[in-house]
Amino acid sequence: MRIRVGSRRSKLALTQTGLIADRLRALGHEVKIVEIVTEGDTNRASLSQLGGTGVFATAIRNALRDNRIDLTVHSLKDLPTAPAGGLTIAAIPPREDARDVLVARDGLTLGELPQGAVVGTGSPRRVAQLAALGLGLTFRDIRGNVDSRIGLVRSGEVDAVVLARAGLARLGRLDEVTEAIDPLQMLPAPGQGALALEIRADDAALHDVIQQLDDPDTRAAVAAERAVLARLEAGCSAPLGALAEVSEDVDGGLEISLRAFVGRTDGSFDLRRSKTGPFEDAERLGHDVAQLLLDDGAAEAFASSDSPPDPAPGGHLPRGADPVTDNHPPAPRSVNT
Ligand SMILES: NCc1[nH]cc(CCC(=O)O)c1CC(=O)O
Repeated sequence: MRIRVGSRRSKLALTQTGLIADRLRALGHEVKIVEIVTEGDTNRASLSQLGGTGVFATAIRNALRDNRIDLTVHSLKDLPTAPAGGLTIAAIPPREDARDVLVARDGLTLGELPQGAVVGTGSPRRVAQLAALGLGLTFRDIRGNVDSRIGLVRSGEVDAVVLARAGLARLGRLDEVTEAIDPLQMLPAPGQGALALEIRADDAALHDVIQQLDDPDTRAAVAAERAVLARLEAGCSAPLGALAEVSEDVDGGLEISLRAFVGRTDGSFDLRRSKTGPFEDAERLGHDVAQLLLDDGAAEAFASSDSPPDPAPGGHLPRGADPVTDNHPPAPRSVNT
């Protein structure tokens, strides 16, 4: 089959697309890669000003709908939880190691960074979890691709950056890592390390081909993680981490263990909850863990840090409600990085 695969132009996107293209060529298909420029690539403004999580996906999804391409390879963690009309995720291949890693000067680990050390990251999730560790770190909001973020450490602008291990692995840059951060200290973004292969929903022939690359364990794990995100995302911009792992239960069946974190970026509030459930009920497990977080005040993480905590019991904001008061600039919407 002839398959046109659309990719963003970034080195990471092209590398990820290339890995899938190689798999498809090995199965005997003819693959052409089509580069697509997205608003997120051309507009250097802060992602939060660009209006959210979908900036990278929208242009590519339009190319799919317009029949200019047949397939695209997303980083699942950058994909909004809302379904995309007319499209379907035909496969989620086996996930890379989902952890975040530290790239620090002089080979330092998190525990070795001195008080006041500057960690560069634009991710509220990473800031909130590092702040919760109480190491006296300070944070600088940085943007840019993997190369430029590592470059800030090399040039001495920051003492360290935190990146997804999966991206470095795919780019062949694991030698830069000074510590793989234990999920007990930092939970990754929902879907981190996983790819999502999206096609037109009516492309049955291509679905049969792509579906061969699907990994049911990864699909279930990320379904659980993204269900937490979907349940908590109702009008919020909470720094959220989630990690699900599939293992055998005592009867030789499969179960999923899910851990999740929400917190504030100033370290004034942090909360972790976890639960294990049957493999078949991944999404329910995600909703259950979200509810555990909400029951214990997760809404406090949704409010901006200098406004009073939401006093409502259970505090769940209605869908579409904006937790930001008039005195504050809009909170960043792109939180799941
Ligand atoms: N937010 C950007 C982004 N989207 C996916 C990855 C890494 C690859 C992956 O998680 O699968 C990265 C870089 C990073 O967070 O360090």
